[in-house]
Amino acid sequence: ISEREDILESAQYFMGVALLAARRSRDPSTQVGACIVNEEKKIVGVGYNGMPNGCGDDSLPWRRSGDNPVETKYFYVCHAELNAIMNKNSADLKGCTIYVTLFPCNECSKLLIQAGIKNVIYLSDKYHKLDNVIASKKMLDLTCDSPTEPVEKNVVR
Ligand SMILES: O=c1[nH]c(=O)n([C@H]2C[C@H](O)[C@@H](COP(=O)(O)O)O2)cc1CO
Ligand SMILES: [Zn+2]
Repeated sequence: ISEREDILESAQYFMGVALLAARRSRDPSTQVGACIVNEEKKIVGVGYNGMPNGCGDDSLPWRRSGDNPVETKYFYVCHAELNAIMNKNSADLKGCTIYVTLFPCNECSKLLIQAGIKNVIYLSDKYHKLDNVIASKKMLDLTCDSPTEPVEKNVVR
């Protein structure tokens, strides 16, 4: 019997879990998933963007824009990274790697850094021109073990 040659690589597996989590998001425009992996390559937290617990799926707006910012989603939605950290099933996240389907914003990067996460692997970087993402990269460059890197897009399905 020959050895299987098409086993899923670990990065593809963990990003695959992040992509599956993203599919749970009710955000009509951007669904984000995050998967935190420890140094033993065990999954220790998964999350996706959604409204805070108990707020009810239809009680808060999912709109992106409007005259009144209180009527848009941005004040309310919990980012995927926040949820993945809060869902952690290990004592701490020191030295962990996070796989995220969208490059983390500055607020999430602060959370990741303070939690001890040392590597960020992402899929989309569609907001790279925004100031908050530029600031986010500055912080991650200072704190991560290896440069934040995109996963090979063509291998994730
Ligand atoms: O780091 C992030 N993590 C995350 O979960 N999100 C979520 C918040 C919103 O629900 C959605 C972004 O929405 P929009 O693309 O419509 O602006 O993605 C957004 C960012 C920003 O990069
Ligand atoms: Zn964020």
